[in-house]
Amino acid sequence: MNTSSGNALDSTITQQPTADGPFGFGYTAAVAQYFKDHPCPGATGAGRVVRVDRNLLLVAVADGLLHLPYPLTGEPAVTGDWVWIGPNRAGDRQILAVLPRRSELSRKRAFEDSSAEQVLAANMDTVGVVVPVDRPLTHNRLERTLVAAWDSGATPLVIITKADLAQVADDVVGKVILQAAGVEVVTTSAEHGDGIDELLVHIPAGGTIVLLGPSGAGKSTLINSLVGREVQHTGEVRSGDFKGKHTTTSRELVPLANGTVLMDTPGVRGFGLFDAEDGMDEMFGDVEELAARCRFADCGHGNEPGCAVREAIDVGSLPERRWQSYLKMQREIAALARRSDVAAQRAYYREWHQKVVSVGKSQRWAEREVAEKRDQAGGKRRKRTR
Ligand SMILES: Nc1nc2c(ncn2[C@@H]2O[C@H](COP(=O)(O)OP(=O)(O)OP(=O)(O)O)[C@@H](O)[C@H]2O)c(=O)[nH]1
Ligand SMILES: [Zn+2]
Repeated sequence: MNTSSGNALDSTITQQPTADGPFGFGYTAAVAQYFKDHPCPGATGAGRVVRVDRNLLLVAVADGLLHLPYPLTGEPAVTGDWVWIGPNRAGDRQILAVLPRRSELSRKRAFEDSSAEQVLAANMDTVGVVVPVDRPLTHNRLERTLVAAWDSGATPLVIITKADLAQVADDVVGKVILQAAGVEVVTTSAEHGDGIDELLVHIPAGGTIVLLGPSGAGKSTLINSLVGREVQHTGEVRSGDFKGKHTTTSRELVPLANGTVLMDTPGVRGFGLFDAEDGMDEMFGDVEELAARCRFADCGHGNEPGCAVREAIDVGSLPERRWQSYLKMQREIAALARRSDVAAQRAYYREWHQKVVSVGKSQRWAEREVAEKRDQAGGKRRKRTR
């Protein structure tokens, strides 16, 4: 089943779960059902990975937080993962299995070799793309980030920050709405506390949101407003006095009063896309490097002489499928830039999203299932890299 559109995570927080689970951490009726759909022999309860520590996982369960070792088989768990909990031989609780992810943020997601992909966080419903008004919008960066956000399986939401800086705000807001191509846009000012409630309305009840944005965009400040206390040190604090303000910088899930779960995962916040010169570089840096080495600057990478891309494909150093992914991403972005009709964009995005969800995800899951079966059959234990 694939329900990564976010809305599918139904709002009802039932008090009669099929498996005991951590309610404050997004354990909704829909999630309970998801556990039911993915049964695990010997499991006695549901949990969610709140934080990844070096040797242990901090896992929220129905009756609190547990520090548990990594499960012995399968992929390493990441922040946001739903896990089955059950007793080990000694009767202590352990993680028995990680449920298939509904969404995930990962680096190198478009690479041919999916094992090279590093998953950073899982099961977010909303990807908040944070855009501050106090700096110019870089061409295409927002679109590219949105494409990546859609590709995660979650629903993007553009969050404009620092709207109190009025002299520049209107201009930027207008441009963002155009560039966001049908994705919902909320305008906030953490300074004045504006837009925070509206922001929460855009997240499905019990849903999980992760914020992505460039350094200084106001993510920490926004997080503090959402949580209602200091959980992050902000730029201001960092440059001055840390004392008393800096409480945590570790990656974790933070339950908010209204049932929303904030995924504050520092490694994810920049997500490469923003910090790189250009989002495309991060995902397809090697491809762009190759293309730059073609004899002709305007090489179409078809039959031109001296085409470095074709050569790489021919000798097998650039997998054909990866090249196709690159072309596809380019086409999507070009199409987005051309569209100006909001309704059309919305329809386009929905369709695209559906496509990504139904084809991409099920493929990845199918691959994962095959890998799991293989692991089980061979009784192999994959080595942990952390
Ligand atoms: N005027 C105004 N300034 C803001 C607002 N939100 C954040 N800022 C300022 O913007 C600066 C950067 O904010 P942060 O919250 O640290 O930004 P960040 O995105 O967490 O940055 P990194 O931690 O580097 O990723 C700080 O000086 C904040 O005080 C706002 O709503 N209005
Ligand atoms: Zn070429």
